[in-house]
Amino acid sequence: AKYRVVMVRHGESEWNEKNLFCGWYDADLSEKGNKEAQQAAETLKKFGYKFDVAFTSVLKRANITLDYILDGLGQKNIPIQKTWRLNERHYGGLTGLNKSETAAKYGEAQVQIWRRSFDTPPPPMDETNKYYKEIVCDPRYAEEPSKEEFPMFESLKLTIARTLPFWEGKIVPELKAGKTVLIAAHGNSLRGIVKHLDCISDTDIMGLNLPTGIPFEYQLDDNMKPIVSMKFLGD
Ligand SMILES: CC(=O)Oc1ccccc1S(=O)(=O)Nc1cc2c(c(O)c1O)C(=O)c1ccccc1C2=O
Repeated sequence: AKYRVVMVRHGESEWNEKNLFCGWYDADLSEKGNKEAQQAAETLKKFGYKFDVAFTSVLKRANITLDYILDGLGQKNIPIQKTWRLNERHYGGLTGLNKSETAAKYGEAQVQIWRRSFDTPPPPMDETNKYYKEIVCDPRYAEEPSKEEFPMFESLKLTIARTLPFWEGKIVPELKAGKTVLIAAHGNSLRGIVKHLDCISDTDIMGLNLPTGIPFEYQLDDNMKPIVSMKFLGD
């Protein structure tokens, strides 16, 4: 059997545009990001994709990207599952900082360590962070994650560790039921799925920067091993 899943990283956000660490802050798409999402819809329409179910994070930059795509395909009526487990990596106390603020606060050497590290987390977000309340008290997190699971920071390793249980537990069963699946999510949550599917090393996955707004397809065999791996669908 051949299972098909298409993944797309959301279009550029207003914070990407300003080079701010975004993470769990619920930034909007930039104008460019909107256009990228519309282009993704055109591309998927051209290839004639028909999706049965879609998955996305609880952050609007991914939700709006998904909406543009499903609207463009005329498939807005398919079931959509939103989950915090597909959220972007949580950048902790760096949330909202730009390059110079980060270097000024923590030093260039520490920045370089963080950039190159798979399991060194950023400092935790605490109540002094401007976005603490807005994120921690957001009603969309009322049910989950639990108080114990609610991240205040994430390394890439920790991000992948909370994304994969959703892939295994919620997405794989839909694929096995013969559904064609669409996932609209974020650079680091998609890295987790891709790393798992292609058995990519901790070092190599850090070198993989998925482009915004360009869908890519996996075709998987009965053991969920890729027959077709990360096939980008160009316009
Ligand atoms: C392209 C760019 O300006 O990236 C930014 C944005 C905001 C702050 C620092 C920078 S940077 O130029 O130092 N580059 C830069 C800096 C960083 C990262 C990263 O991937 C990166 O590209 C991380 O993944 C990262 C992850 C976890 C903690 C810190 C960093 C980090 O400090």
